[in-house]
Amino acid sequence: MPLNKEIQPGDNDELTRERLQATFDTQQMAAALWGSDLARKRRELAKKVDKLTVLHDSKDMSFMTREEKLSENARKVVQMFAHVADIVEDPSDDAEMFHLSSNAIGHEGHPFGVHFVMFIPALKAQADDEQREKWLMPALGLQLIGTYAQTELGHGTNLRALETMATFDKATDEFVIHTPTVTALKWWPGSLGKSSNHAVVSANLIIDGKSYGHHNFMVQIRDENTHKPLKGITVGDIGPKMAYNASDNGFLGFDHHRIPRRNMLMRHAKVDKNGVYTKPPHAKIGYSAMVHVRSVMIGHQGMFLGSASTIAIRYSLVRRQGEIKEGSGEVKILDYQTQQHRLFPQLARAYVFMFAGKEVRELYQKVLSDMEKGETTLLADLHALTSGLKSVVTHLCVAGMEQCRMACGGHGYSRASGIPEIWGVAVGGCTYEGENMVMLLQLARYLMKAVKETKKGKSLGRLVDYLLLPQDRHSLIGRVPQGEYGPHLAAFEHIARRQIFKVADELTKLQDKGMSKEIAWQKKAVELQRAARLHTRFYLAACFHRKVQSVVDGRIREALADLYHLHLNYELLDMVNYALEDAYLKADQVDFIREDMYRLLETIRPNAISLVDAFEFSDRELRSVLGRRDGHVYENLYKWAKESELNRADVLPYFDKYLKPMMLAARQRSNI
Ligand SMILES: CC(C)(COP(=O)(O)OP(=O)(O)OC[C@H]1O[C@@H](n2cnc3c(N)ncnc32)[C@H](O)[C@@H]1OP(=O)(O)O)[C@@H](O)C(=O)NCCC(=O)NCCSC(=O)CCCCCCCCCCCCCCC(=O)O
Ligand SMILES: Cc1cc2nc3c(=O)[nH]c(=O)nc-3n(C[C@H](O)[C@H](O)[C@H](O)COP(=O)(O)OP(=O)(O)OC[C@H]3O[C@@H](n4cnc5c(N)ncnc54)[C@H](O)[C@@H]3O)c2cc1C
Repeated sequence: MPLNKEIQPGDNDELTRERLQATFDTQQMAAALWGSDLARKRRELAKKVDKLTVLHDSKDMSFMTREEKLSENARKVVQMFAHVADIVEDPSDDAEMFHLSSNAIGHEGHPFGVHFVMFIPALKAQADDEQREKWLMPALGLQLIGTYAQTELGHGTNLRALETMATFDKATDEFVIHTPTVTALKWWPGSLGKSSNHAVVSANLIIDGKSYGHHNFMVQIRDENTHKPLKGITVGDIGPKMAYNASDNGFLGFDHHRIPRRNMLMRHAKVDKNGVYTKPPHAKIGYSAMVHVRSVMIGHQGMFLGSASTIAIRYSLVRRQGEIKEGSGEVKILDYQTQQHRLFPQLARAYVFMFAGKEVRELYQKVLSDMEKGETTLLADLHALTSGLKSVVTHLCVAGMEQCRMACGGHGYSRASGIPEIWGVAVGGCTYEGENMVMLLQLARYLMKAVKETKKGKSLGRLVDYLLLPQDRHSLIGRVPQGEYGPHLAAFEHIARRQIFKVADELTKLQDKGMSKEIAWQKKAVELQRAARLHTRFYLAACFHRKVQSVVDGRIREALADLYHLHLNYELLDMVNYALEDAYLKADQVDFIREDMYRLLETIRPNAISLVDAFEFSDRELRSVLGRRDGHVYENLYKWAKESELNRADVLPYFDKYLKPMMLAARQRSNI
């Protein structure tokens, strides 16, 4: 069977020649990335969206105002739901729906942005059966639009300091929702400003003057017909952001707004009509919607980095600049070693983030079904894993996307490249769903507990089993036959374990000297977040290893293994100081890693375009002139620029108003 190499009539010849060099079938690689069923569904879905012009952008969003963007994406999302049954096989499949949304709507946000990603997951996990009937069904049926209103103007991280109050009024069997101060205004919830009519609101539960901490409440905020805010509710948009500007992130205040008692989400924690409170089976079960988003973010961020890598690598095969050998003609910029070193490690990261995203979703589904039965044992493990992954993956994605942007030179800075918008959305991920540093410290808490267990000869969980293993003094990198990468993975494990034990010992020493646990933690916070990062980077490398091992097809496994080995080398060099500190690695071994990395850049080079083609991002989804599949970049850049609103007339009014009078006056002065 011939290998599928994604060649189409009308393609730029340069790209066709590149594609013909591939050593593997791109559709099979797509199956390894997405799973064969989803890869097929994605392909079919993209073709259907291509045919449905109502789902197409009416013009490039870069040339729109915020209000036009909101309106455009509201139009498309409505059309998307109207045609959903003809396009997707299973509308309850989040991955298929995300792909549809990426194709039709893009990543700038839309009125249902938080509805599906948080509002519905919060209802699924926290509403009891009767409440599900009342809100989940209408929410799934698009009879209402919901958001998740937790963060306040004054507090986002420290949830215990949230100020919004939900005071139980026994006499009327109601809660009184109130915003006591300006800092208590809800601030940031997506699609709240102008679109949503319902919100899951986090507020302090107060019964007979006693506070029980924050809980989630269903609050209708706008009239379902007029869409006007209900009495006692103030709501609006918080203004433009770095990106994601088709989303109306909003503010929300309550003036003694009353809701029925049964609007508190009561699957786990409960309040009866006499004001008797029942505790949930796990104190943090109400945080499940956050854990859900953290778990989906990993794969999404991988896709964002995959998109940026696709754009930069395709463009680097079209762009020629300078000569390597004088007189032999200008080369494709991807032929420069520096360009390969800039881009291929980002491509490898995109792959592993997508693999990790899949693993973590499987764990989330398991925890969710356990929670349904009141079983919460794995919740802490999941929280620790997602906290670390969310932070490391968003951070590396953003750094990687910036490399992709710079690798496109000047054109990367243009919105025509498509990178600025996806970068802007991805960088939001460093902040939303828990600020990265804060979440790393959550994982560090778990790791410190794991050390305590390890010292008793036990493991806190599967993810930290490696802490029980003895430390090797020296690495075997470069001391085993060429092509064996076991020692590389062992090096990740070594530096994570060493940093975890080192900081645990330092904490103990400070406490032994009489310092409180909290102050000792502060003194070692930077080292603690380092331990969390190293643990997560080991998890990612091990996940890549598991994936390569699981691939059956030899050609796919070989191409994936090249990326995996590059990942091991590149990431180890990025963290090499940790391995040098205890002389685990020697200078010659570092040189060995570098040389092997350069070798791998050359090995990967002929497969580069097919490795990005394998993501199977459609042109519609990429929204990038530079990353076009057919490679016809220059003529389309010119076409795109002509669409700029500034080109609507040769002379714009500001010239006559300001510049012309100034220049005339200057000329007159010089004539005097
Ligand atoms: C965790 C906190 C930092 C601290 O919480 P507490 O103060 O309650 O902690 P304590 O000190 O009391 O207890 C610590 C203890 O609890 C354990 N813990 C904490 N959390 C959990 C948990 N979730 N599960 C289990 N256990 C938990 C912890 O391990 C400790 O245990 P030990 O004591 O045993 O050590 C908390 O304050 C916190 O989480 N803060 C962060 C707040 C946050 O994350 N807010 C999120 C707000 S919502 C939001 O940001 C939404 C963003 C959505 C944006 C969507 C954009 C989408 C972009 C496009 C991509 C997707 C596309 C989607 C579809 C489409 O649009 O098409
Ligand atoms: C695009 C976007 C969409 C959002 N969507 C929603 C939404 O739909 N619903 C919603 O409720 N919220 C939403 N948010 C809010 C978001 O969840 C919060 O902004 C986020 O959790 C961070 O909280 P913060 O803003 O209070 O940051 P802060 O906590 O004020 O962070 C500022 C700095 O303080 C540091 N810091 C804070 N606490 C600690 C600590 N304990 N230890 C060490 N350092 C600390 C942080 O590391 C950071 O450097 C959104 C935010 C963005 C950007």
